Order: sequence, then structure tokens, then C-alpha cells
Amino acid sequence: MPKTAYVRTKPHLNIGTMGHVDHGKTTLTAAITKVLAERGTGTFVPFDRIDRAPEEAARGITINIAHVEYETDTRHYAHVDMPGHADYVKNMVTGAAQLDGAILVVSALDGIMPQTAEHVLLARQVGVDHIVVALNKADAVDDGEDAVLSDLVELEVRELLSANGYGGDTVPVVRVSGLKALEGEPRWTEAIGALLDAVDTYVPMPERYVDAPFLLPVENVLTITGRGTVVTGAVERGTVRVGDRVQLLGAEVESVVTGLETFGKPMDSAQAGDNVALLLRGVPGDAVRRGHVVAEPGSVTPSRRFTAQVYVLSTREGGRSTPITTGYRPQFYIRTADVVGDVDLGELAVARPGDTVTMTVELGRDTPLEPGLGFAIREGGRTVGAGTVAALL
Ligand SMILES: Nc1nc2c(ncn2[C@@H]2O[C@H](COP(=O)(O)OP(=O)(O)OP(=O)(O)O)[C@@H](O)[C@H]2O)c(=O)[nH]1
Ligand SMILES: [Mg+2]
Repeated sequence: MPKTAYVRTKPHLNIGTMGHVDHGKTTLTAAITKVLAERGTGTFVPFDRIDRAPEEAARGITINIAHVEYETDTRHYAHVDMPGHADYVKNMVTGAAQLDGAILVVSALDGIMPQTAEHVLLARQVGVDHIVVALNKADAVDDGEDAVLSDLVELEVRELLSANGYGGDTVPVVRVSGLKALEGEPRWTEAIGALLDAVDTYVPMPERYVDAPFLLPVENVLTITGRGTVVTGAVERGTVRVGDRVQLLGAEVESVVTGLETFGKPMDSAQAGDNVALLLRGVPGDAVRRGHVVAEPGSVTPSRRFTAQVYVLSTREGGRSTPITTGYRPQFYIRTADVVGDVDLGELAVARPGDTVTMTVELGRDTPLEPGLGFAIREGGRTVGAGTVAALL
């Protein structure tokens, strides 16, 4: 059956849910698709289809971010459901790097929890400028003393956002119940509508660098028998067309784009902000991996030494309990890549949890870098720092 081509009729934005484990991110994501399916501008994606991406089940590939797409009256959205568990922060980091805005899901029953704070901090670090709050499980704190509780949670969330530079006084906070909206209760279905209206109006259309040289960080690689190798990810900048020659940094090969799709629909050209699959001619599936970068040939020169501004997470934020010193060798999560690096603190010599410092980093392999690029520092399965590239050396 021929597939219907993707037609760009509305501005496209990338958003996602983030927040503490079990606060209801996946339930809310399913509820949004249900409400929009009823309006006729989306397809309902049930909870168990979001929590377990079909690719993951079928191909045994680790995909820890599930994408769904939907439309409101004014926009087309790709929505990623961020896993809440701390072990999956690396996926949050790489996924969040492409987010134009985020829905912070906070359970009105539980309030701010450690991962709520960690996600807000990471969102700031990777350049997510707009957050809308879904105060979820509002059905469970409906009356009496409980209602006071949810007011307190709202205050607490606003404070957290202000502390991270998000202007907590003006951020929309919408009381929702993903669960009851999924069950079709009109009051909560309307609340989902109010949340989407807040996203439509509060998250501005970002500037897209469509004229810059094409660059896409590879999130996933699939081999399709008889068709070749497909890489997926969000276009970071520029435009790519079927027939374009591209360079694969990491695999160190050149190739030609022979097919382009978004959410299963073929397209002739993809641009900054689009979530796409690129079919590449003559590239063996085992040559390319998550973390590689597809770019216009000659437009990117990988490097491995740079200076950076780094915030060392405090112990309270889930960071280390001891200082870091020169010679420290953690993992750096840069775009979708995960690279070991040596830290040199210069004359400073030590950086304590809670400090913001300048450091020199030497990565274990050449990596596409540029000033302003955000990254996370991880150690033993947890985030211990967040930084921005200052200068290449
Ligand atoms: N009462 C109530 N329960 C909810 C609501 N939304 C989610 N839940 C329940 O909260 C639990 C967690 O929901 P999930 O949607 O899986 O939460 P999550 O944030 O995606 O969890 P992780 O992906 O594991 O981080 C489930 O038992 C849901 O049924 C809600 O609006 N009201
Ligand atoms: Mg979930």
C-alpha cells in the first residue's frame, strides 16, 4: 500500500514530558493523544504502546524514548515521553537537547521529588527555554485539606522553576488528571484541552536554523532487509533532501540519502526540528551507531579538547558527596554520544558539589563540538554535572 506523504501544513514543534518516576508522564501522554483523537487531529496511542516502543519489543534495540505525534488547531507536535528513572537520564539529556518546550509532570499528591528537580536542571542546561507544568493526579486531591496540599505543591514548583531561571511566577500550571481523562471524564478531558492551549500559547515557535549546514545526531540505527541502513533522530539544523550527499562522523564514511520519512510518512526534504528517518545508500548497519552525527560533508570538524563551564551537582540534587579533582575521568553525554573524558581543573585543582567551575576536557575520541553545546557528566549511572562548551582547543 503506498504511504501518504507528509504535508507540512502547520508549524512543527518538539515537546516532551519529564518529571519524577510514577508521577504520570506516560498516562498523561496517552490522555493527550486520546483527547486529540476525539477532536480528529491525532491518533490515540494507548499507555502500553507508549511505555514499550514497538521497535524495542520487535528488534531488541534499546529505545528509551517513545515518540508520538499529534496536532492541535495551530500546530503539529512530536512528543517524547521521557523515562523517569534516574538511570535513563542520558536519554532525557539527548532527547531534551532537541526539545522546544517541556511539560513538567508533577504529582499533586507527592509534590517535588529528586528527579523533578534533576530534570528541571537538565532542561535548563540543554537549552529548553519553556516549561509548562501539569499538576497531575488532581483527581486525588480534589477537596478539603487536599486542595490546600495541591496549592502548596504549586507554590513549591513555581519556586523550583524560578530557582532555575524559568520565571516561576508566569509559568502556566494546569491541574490535570491523565488517568481520569483517559477514562473519558469530561471535566478532566477539558483540563487536557487547557494544558494543550497553554503549550500552544506559552511555548513560542523557535527560530529554526534551516539555512545552516545540515546536522542530525543519530539516535537509533535500524537495518531494513532489502532497503539498507536507516538512521533516526531529530534534525538539529539545516535542511536535507533525498539525493543529498552526507558525511557520517564517527563512522567516517560518506553516503547519499535515498529516502526520508517522518512518522512513517515519506517526505522530500526535512528541516531543523523534524524527527526523521534517513535511508542511507551503501552504509553497512554495523558501521553507524547512536552517537554518530550525519552532516553536510565538510561542515563539521570533530575535536577532542575544549574548555567548558560546568555546574557540579550538589549532593542534594543527586550529585557526588566528594569533590572532583584534576585527573577525574567520567563519561560525557554530548548530543546522543557517550564519550569518556579527562578533566583538568587547572590551578583550581578541586571542584566541590554545588560549584560552577571552568575546566579543560580531553575526550577519548574525536567528537563534533562547538561553543555553546550543552552536555551532561555522568558517573556510575547518575548525573554529577551539567555543562556548556566554551571554546575548542
Ligand atoms: N489518581 C491518579 N493516578 C494516576 C494519574 N496519572 C497516572 N496515575 C497512576 O500513577 C502511576 C504511574 O503512572 P505512569 O503514567 O506510568 O507514570 P510515569 O511518570 O510515566 O512513570 P515512569 O515512566 O515509570 O517514570 C500509575 O499507576 C497510574 O495509573 C492521575 O491523573 N490520577
Ligand atoms: Mg512512563
